Amino acid sequence: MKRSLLVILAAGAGLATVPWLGLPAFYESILYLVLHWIALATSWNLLSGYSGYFSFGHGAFFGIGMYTTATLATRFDIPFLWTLPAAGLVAALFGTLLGAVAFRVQAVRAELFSLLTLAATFVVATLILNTPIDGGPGVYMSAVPVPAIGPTASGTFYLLALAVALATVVAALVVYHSRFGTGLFAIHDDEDVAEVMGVPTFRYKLGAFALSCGLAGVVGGVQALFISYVTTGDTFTIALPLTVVLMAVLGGTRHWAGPIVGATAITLLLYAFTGGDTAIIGKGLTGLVLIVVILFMPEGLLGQALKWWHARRGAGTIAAPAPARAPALATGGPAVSPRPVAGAGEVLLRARGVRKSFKGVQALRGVDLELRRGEILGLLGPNGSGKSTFINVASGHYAVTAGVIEFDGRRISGIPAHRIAHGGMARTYQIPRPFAHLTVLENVALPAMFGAASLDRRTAEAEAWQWLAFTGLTERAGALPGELNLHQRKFLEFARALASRPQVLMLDEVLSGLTPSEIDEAVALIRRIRDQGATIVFVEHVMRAVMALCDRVVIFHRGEVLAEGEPREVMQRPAVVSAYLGQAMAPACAEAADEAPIPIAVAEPSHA
Ligand SMILES: Nc1ncnc2c1ncn2[C@@H]1O[C@H](COP(=O)(O)OP(=O)(O)OP(=O)(O)O)[C@@H](O)[C@H]1O
Repeated sequence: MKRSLLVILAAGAGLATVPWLGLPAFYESILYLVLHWIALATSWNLLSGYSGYFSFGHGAFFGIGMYTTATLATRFDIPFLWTLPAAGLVAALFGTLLGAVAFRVQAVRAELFSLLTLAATFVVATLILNTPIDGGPGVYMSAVPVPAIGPTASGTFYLLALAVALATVVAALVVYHSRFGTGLFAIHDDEDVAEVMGVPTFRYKLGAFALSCGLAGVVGGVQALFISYVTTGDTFTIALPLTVVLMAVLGGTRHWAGPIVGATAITLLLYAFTGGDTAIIGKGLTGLVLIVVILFMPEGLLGQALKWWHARRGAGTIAAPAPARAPALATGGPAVSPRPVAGAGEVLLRARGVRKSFKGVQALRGVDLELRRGEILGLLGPNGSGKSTFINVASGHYAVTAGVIEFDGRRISGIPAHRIAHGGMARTYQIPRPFAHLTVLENVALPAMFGAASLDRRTAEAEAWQWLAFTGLTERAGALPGELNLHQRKFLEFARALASRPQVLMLDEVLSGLTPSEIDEAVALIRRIRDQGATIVFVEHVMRAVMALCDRVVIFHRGEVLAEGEPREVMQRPAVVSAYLGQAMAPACAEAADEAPIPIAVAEPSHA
């Protein structure tokens, strides 16, 4: 990041000399436009590109900035430069209020968020038009003095645009490399999983939205004086957010510098064809370029260029730091000696009367259960009996309808999932849900940063390497999850859950879809995890693995706890045989209960 920052500052210092080069004002105006669009597109990208919440309301925040400056400078005679922070603040405040409502409603995502922000633009325009802020005729600013920053008025506007563009780009760079940015990119890929892994999604989205709106407001403030006549008709148009979106998409939304590339290309292209018939050619060419890029380079010009660059340098193969170059577990990985668990046997998680309904479907009907520190507790039951739902409510993925869940002596039902994760709870998903655009290494480092361990980025990456070695994924560190097979994706789920250093690890059908030898490997891994001191909730249908691993089992049936106790004894109870497995399955049940544990290549765990 330091190198990029230095390049930006050096470029800024060089560009700041332009007004003193004696160029015709015409060139300053073109450069003003380029910088204006760079600032707008980059500020939009801070929320929409990074987190995937596409806003079509950027015109509203830009317009609020324009009218704040216009009103303060013309009605209250406040010096123009002083109005700019106010323009940013008012726009940020409006964005925060809108975001506070929109981000609270889970359904307002994707296109609904876009529509909501677009609607907000028209509401703001109507309010401004029908109040004394504008009142109809618009606001003239020709009497407002232009501050003498540059040698000429056009030079001053150029310098102002440069300053705002630099501030915006630096903000985008800093966020991109920060914990905040990592959280936003995780939200982009899978917001629910990000929250469960400890990312405070509401706060992060709100922060990004406020920053994005505030910067757009300042751009609007500068633009108000530049055009010196502000009207709602010209300000609150659909053209502005559309142009901004297209610029960012053209350059690439997943990189801080993408909007710079897109804004520069489109502004210069349109400018090259101004006037008369050529304007139409310019617009047509821009459209054509966009179509080609969207079709053949969905990651944008910069995204594609970076992809080629990484491919040439050998993508997907990141060199692991020396200590993490451990062989895969399955092939005789690093020995982990069992750790005695402090407080083993005490109740770590307690559920009382937990209910969960989904619009009439009663998935949980008053579940009571206890999880003891250091044990592997199996949750069993037929399909649809509520096992995954229990994991979902315990991890905060869903809110309980009624009842109480306590974890480590604290009530966790009703608190946001990211706070539960901070408390030391981690889970896997039945169908792996990795962050699709993050590498395997980044996927594992993220929960180390945001989960119970709460490590800084560098330490989190070092930790991630260790868990990759532990799960045998070291060689795939630089790959994207889409390049992994099912077995590797399941182990990636393990590695992610472990990287947060949880007290409780909830494994939801991690063995489904694996071959018998992969199951043996996974069972060995789970034993090693428990030997490291974790307490495990194990939802599984593979009976021999349940028998090999679980200290106790709880049988779910139609959303209720039917039985609990020592695995072999519980599996032979008539009520379990008939209600859970069904008569047809009874022999299989008894057989499973009698079956010897599958051979495991590591030491037997110390039972709590
Ligand atoms: N998001 C949801 N919306 C509606 N119904 C749901 C939802 N999640 C679960 N259910 C319902 O709740 C019940 C319990 O489902 P759950 O997934 O918890 O069962 P399960 O025991 O984990 O089953 P399986 O072993 O097949 O994974 C089912 O009837 C299911 O259809």
